[in-house]
Amino acid sequence: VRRKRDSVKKLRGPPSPSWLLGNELEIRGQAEVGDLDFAWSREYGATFKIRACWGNQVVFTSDPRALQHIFHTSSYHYPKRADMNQSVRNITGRGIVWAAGDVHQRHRKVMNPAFTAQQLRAFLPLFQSTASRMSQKWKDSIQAGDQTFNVSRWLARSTLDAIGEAAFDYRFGAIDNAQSELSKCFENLFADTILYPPKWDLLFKALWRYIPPPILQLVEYIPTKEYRRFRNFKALAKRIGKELIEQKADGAIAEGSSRDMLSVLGESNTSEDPKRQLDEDEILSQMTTIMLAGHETTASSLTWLLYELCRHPEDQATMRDEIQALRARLPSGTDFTIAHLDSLTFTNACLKEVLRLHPIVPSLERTADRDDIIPLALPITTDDGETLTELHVKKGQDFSLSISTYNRLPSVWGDDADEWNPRRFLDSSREKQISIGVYANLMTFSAGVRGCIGWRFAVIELQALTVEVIEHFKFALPKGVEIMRLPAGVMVPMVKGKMHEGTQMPLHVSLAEE
Ligand code: HEM
Repeated sequence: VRRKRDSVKKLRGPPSPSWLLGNELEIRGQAEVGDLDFAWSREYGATFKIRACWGNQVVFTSDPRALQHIFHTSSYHYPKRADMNQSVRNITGRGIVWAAGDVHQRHRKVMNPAFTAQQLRAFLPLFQSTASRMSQKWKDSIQAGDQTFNVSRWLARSTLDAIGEAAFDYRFGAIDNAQSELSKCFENLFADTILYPPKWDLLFKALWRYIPPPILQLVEYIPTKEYRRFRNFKALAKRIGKELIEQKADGAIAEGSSRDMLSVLGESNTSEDPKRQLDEDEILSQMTTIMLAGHETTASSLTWLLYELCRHPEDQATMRDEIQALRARLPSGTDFTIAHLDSLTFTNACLKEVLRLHPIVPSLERTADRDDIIPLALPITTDDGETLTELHVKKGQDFSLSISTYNRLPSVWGDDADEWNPRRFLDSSREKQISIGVYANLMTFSAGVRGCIGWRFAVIELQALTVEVIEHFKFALPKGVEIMRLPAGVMVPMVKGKMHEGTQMPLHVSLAEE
């Protein structure tokens, strides 16, 4: 009998400091997102082997062809790891991010009509009015003498209000009230829960895949801070979701567009077609998912954009000039349209560049559900000197797929891939690359059947917010403040030496001369 080949044994990789914890403690304990990923990729190439807890071997890759194979070509054959998925369930319940296989297909079918390009373009005026309400608050603060704000908190309040109105026709009131129940529940949610986990939790979670689901679900009741904060968030979001559904049924919420998310979800509850049905708990979980995925991500990306623009004031000025020049060409009082926003070449290049350099979700975990051969664009050399152009893997093989490393591959982005350089997106002579991501060929929104459903929503919202704040304000890093990119599952900003203060991006904000 021919034994099946398994290339994983032959892969090189960093030494594992412990059998019990493998490289897991180093990875989760990195001072900043990507430190180890980038160093290891430089040493071992785009594909190598790391160790997880209990001696488990994980293939780490940022290889473009491998990512294309795993996310696109293989459709549902690389499901999320069972333990990671339970963590998702702890936060958002049985929504679309948690759902797998056929169940995921059903969720996606229900949700797709709320995310068509046409539907999302119609949200632009809403994004603009939300941005301008926030900017008015900033002007008031500056006039009152307060010039240093935690912009990440403000942006999260603004995007929370926008998702509330866009998805549910409902104003959470987060811009007007910093104490709103939902915004308070989001504060430091990831920093308090996923950042720097204790060893017991790493070892415990690595065993989750062996626990039958009905028993595993009980982990959400573990009485420590991580589990409690997620439980409280989920309970609050579902309670709000239920109230919104009831208000809609009573006619208290105006009929918006017939395809808005709440209507789409409402239809799924009464649909005759089993492929388009969601039960009540799935609907509430979906609303919880949208409340979370639909605002923090966009707000964080913009936070990092403002940070980079502080570090590159000349780019900040170029962007402002571009926006103000367009404004000067329009009759006064007219708002920018989607076509106007898309015409801001330099501004859009900066948006792509920040999504490249600071992907909010830095990596994704997957498992092969069958034996497979994975093609590689960047061949690797094994310990015994063999060159591999493909990987033979066995069913059950775990993968760590590094978005942040792919987004910085010199072979894809050029030799200056580690640096901020928006002009790379203006260079039309760049070679054609293996097609992966939905936007600018980045992996930031993931890809394939489980790629981000909200990427267009995010891009339009980012454009609207960026234009509003850069047109009216100037940003600078306060003296002595060093910002860090903390690995809290998602990437969060904190101030070096002030981590006890939690997630923040304090920037000095002043009025731009009109
Ligand atoms: C810059 C902003 C955003 C980034 C970087 C981002 C990134 C991602 C990534 C990496 C995934 C894949 C997660 C996984 O496989 O576990 C994802 C999925 C998802 N995102 Fe986004 N996202 C953004 C904005 C949004 C917005 C605005 C919405 C909703 C309005 C949204 C809704 C979702 C949903 C529902 C999924 C699950 C899709 C599925 O499993 O089918 N995202 N996003």
